[in-house]
Amino acid sequence: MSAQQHAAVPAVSLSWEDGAIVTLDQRALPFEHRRLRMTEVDHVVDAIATLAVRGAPAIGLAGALGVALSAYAHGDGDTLDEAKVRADAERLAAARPTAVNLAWGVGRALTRLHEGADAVLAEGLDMLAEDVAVNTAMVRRAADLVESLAPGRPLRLLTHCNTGRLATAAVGTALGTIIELARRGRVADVLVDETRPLLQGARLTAWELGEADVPYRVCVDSAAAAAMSQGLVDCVLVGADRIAANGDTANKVGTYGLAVAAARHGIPFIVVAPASTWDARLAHGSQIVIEERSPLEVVEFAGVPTAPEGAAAFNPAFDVTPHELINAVVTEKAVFDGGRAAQRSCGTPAERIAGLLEDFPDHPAPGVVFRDLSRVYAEPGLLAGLAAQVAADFRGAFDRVLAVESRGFLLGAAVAASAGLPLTLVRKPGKLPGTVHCAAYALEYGEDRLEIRTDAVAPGDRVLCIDDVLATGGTLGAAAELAEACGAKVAALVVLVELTGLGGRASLARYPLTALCEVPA
Ligand SMILES: CSC[C@@H](O)[C@@H](O)C(=O)COP(=O)(O)O
Repeated sequence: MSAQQHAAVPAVSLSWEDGAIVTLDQRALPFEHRRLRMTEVDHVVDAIATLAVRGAPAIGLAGALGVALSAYAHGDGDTLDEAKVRADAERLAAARPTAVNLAWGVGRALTRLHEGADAVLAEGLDMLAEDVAVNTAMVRRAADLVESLAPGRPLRLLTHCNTGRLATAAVGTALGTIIELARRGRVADVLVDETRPLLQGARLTAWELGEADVPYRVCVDSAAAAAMSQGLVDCVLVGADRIAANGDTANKVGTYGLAVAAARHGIPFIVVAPASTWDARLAHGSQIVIEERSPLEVVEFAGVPTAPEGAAAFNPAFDVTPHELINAVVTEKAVFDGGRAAQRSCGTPAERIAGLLEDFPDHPAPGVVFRDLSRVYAEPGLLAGLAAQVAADFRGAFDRVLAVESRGFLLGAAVAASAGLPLTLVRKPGKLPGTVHCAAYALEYGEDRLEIRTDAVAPGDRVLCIDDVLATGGTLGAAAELAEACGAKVAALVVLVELTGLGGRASLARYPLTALCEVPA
């Protein structure tokens, strides 16, 4: 490993240059800009273990590029000693146990090992580029959420550890969000927990905020609860090292205490982390391995003793915040509810729906992705809230709800109940008694028909046609046609989810259309 003082600060935290991984040594910041050039796997393992490279996404990327170093070291262009690379990969993945991103990055690089060293490197470089894109999307989403929670006034934010560009390829996660909010002119003050014992907050976060020209104050970790009790904090934003399937979140030690204090004072507590930080194999946070680091980090500071000689120390590097203390976890893909009671109002309705949607590829036919809404319906109060919103938005503009079988019945019935207006069911063929109008339409996977009783709608009624998902527009178009066949007027079409890019909205352009949530098809 070679060091050079006061080199230019790279815009991207990690890069591959002439067969070496190059980064800024985070141990030396902010006082020295020391460039670190790693040419061997041992360098990478040491850099990760000693926190020269640190932050969950950054160590995942360094791990992946470390596998590339190993692949070049154990290959001669034509052949490659896979066993040796895999042994190196194990050492890399074990350098720090808590952040799942490390094993994830190493594992992903290994998936290209059979193609040779160049392919492993290409995968690592792809991951670097992806991390920048992922973080950019994530911080926008998180900043939108924070703005929606505290609209209209400059915010006082609090953060812990360092979750900025240094901890990722670029942009950062929670700190990236703070910087994005500042860019939007929404930040009055940032309280930066110094983050004992290694001071990632005081050294690194303060440095990044200074670089970005964002106003901040460093505080000792134990001042955070006092700041909350004095009304100095509008929102707490932190990153994550591993998130269990239930949302329990491991992050730098001290995060749990912040979450307890935030809950005590009703302050939103938001985790910002890429989807790669979720570890769906773990049901809950108690299964996360917490790294214990040297007692010397606690009983000494910069080599100077701060406790009696021989004092024992407890030095867990991370703690686990139970999901019920978290309002929301924001990834590049969605906003997930944490579990805190107050979180029911967390996120816009569209964000809440998007966060609860589940994709099932090849259902009900190969090539079709089924968007399952079960979790939207299962979320207590959500459907009722959405229905109330629709009823209010169209108050006075409709006389009746027309709900389309089958999942359109759910929102449709709820809107009719909320508005106190009649409900008419548009059904699949053969279900309705009496005389019916019938309309055929094309599906993504075949053809179908819908029916309505000829006497179900009074001529001249203004109807709100409601369904769950808008894809190509066939179903809703048929429902509207049926309403018109009865002599009714279509006041508007309403769906829970619009899959954009399938032409549905354009095919229904003659009707007003409201989608409560839009997601790409
Ligand atoms: C985007 S970084 C997220 C986390 O990795 C960060 O909050 C953290 O806890 C880092 O711990 P560290 O020990 O400094 O690597």
